[in-house]
Amino acid sequence: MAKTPRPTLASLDAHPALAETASHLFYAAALENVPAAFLKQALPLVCQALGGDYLALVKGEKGKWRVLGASGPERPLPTDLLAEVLDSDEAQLKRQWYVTPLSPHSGTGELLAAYRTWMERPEPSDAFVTTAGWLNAALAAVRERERLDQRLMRLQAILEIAARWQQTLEMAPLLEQMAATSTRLLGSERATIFLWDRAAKQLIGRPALGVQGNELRIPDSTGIVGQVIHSGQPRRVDVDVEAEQGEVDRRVDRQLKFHTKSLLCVPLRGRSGELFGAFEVINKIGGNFTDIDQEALVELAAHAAVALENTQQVEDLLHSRKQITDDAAQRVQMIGDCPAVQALRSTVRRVADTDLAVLILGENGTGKEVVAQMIHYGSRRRAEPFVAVNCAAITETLLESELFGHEKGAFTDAREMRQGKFELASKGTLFLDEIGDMSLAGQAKLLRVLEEKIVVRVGGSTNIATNARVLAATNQNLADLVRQKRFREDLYFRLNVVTLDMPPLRDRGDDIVTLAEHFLKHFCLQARRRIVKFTTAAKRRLLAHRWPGNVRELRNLMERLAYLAPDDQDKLDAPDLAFILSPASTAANALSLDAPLTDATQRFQIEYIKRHIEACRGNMTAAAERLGLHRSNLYRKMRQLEMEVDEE
Ligand SMILES: Nc1ncnc2c1ncn2[C@@H]1O[C@H](COP(=O)(O)OP(=O)(O)OP(=O)(O)O)[C@@H](O)[C@H]1O
Repeated sequence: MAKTPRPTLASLDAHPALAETASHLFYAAALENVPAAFLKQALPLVCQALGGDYLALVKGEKGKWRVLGASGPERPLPTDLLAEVLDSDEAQLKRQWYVTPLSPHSGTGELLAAYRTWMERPEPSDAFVTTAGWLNAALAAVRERERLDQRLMRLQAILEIAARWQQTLEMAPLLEQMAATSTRLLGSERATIFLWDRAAKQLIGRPALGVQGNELRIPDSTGIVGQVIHSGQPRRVDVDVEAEQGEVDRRVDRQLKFHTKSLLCVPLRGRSGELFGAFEVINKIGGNFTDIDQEALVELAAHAAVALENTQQVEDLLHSRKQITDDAAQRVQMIGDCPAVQALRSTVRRVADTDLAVLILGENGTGKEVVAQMIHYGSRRRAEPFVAVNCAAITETLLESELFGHEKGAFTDAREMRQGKFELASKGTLFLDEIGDMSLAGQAKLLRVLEEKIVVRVGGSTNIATNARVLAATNQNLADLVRQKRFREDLYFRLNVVTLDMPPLRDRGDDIVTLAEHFLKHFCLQARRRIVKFTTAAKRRLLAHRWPGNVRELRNLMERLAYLAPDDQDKLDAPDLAFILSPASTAANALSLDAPLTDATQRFQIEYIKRHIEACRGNMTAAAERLGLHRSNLYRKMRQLEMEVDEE
């Protein structure tokens, strides 16, 4: 066997006959950026120039020889000679085979092997080594361009993912986009993202083509993905590597009706570094996954993990928001079956999912706000805010800032910018309660906003669009107020596209019992006591009572019953109701008979309000509820009675 001196890249001058081959080689290299395609053109050129019958570029990997490209009719490789050249890193000739390292001392393990049926000269040809050097240089240029191309593609794909993430708020489409992008980027047949359900010790793989629900569930100890999850390290399985192929879980293949030949899997880690899944690409087209692929997938997985975490958070938020909305919608219900309530319910159903303005009229505590909420939750705005404003409770000077917001420093107390109710309810519903109490100046501003659908914060100049649906309510006769010029006619017509009249409690017939039972059950549950029921006599007693219009009052009485009825009692009879249905007289008895009626009434009212506030331990909202009043009306009443008012 002849040994050659270490081959060097000779100049073209030394081999003028090969100059044309060299120029073709570099021309092909300039046009190609896929090494396999380049070799397909380059190897026949080299083979022909050297007068060979067969030429192969081979790579020694894990004790096997892989042919990267070849020219001429295939023949068995001289594996012993290849091994010797690999060890010696020197060109060698053996019978008709001539083998040289493609790039000596590079450690790439790539050898160029040529076979010739006849040998002109027995010693190794300098021309062969020189041509191998040119091939190496040209191939290196192609590979470098491929690397840069791949890097560019990878960066584009990552940008694509990041951009899509911003728009994709749902998990399933996001996973599908990621799988599609990585499949394209890494030249694989498939990709799957596994999310780890630690509690269930399962890996949930999506997308899983061919599996019902596009979702694959496997134990977290299974196969290569299981190993990645537990070691936190990337894993690669190459084509035909028997020992490692044994690690591929073929049960998963069977489920997916797919045959895994090669595989690359990297862990997915959250922002705080915890492992929450794995990203897997399967079957590299035309070979094995490379170090570059692994590097790309690791990079991709880092971005994917952030996107997945964010989407998960958004999904969780949307889910809990939906749950909260559903809960709230379920809690808002109009109890009762009397014809007036049935008609009301049917109108509410018809107007709910429109954007019509609705004016709700009715006495205090008849359920105007309940109806407004039913309209909101029955509309497509249900997941957006329902914002209620009591126009009577806000002083005229504050009304504008309350409704439209204010900029920082707009007035003395405006220490921070504050959004107004119109902005807060922008996609939802704005309920303007006690609209009849709004000043004429306030009405003018409200009308402008309703017409232009634009608000400007107090002290600001930016137009802020608002799409809030406005529902208004009042216990006053608005038409009368219009006649008295205390309410703008144009605003009246704008708010009053549909009118809903709330029936007073006294006109609701048997609904009184239905409502009483409903509230009693509600408060028994709240008080965590056994549920009490009315006897027939008690129901008759309830119906015989002269109820005012106010449902709130009935509700408050039922609250007292639920808390005051003895614990061991599960039936309430007529006498049990006597103490709440007969007018309280203690305060009145305590009054002397020498005061004029107006003074006595005033004293009674003061005493009565005081007792309720005491009973509620100073909680004004609760005290107002008990008194059948709105909190703001209670304050107004107290000021009128010259009582001390502790306003926050
Ligand atoms: N039909 C009904 N079904 C269930 N609850 C009702 C009904 N009507 C009124 N209520 C209850 O009565 C109370 C008063 O209702 P709401 O606040 O909606 O009345 P309102 O007419 O808006 O009162 P106000 O005039 O004081 O603003 C609430 O606790 C509400 O839950």
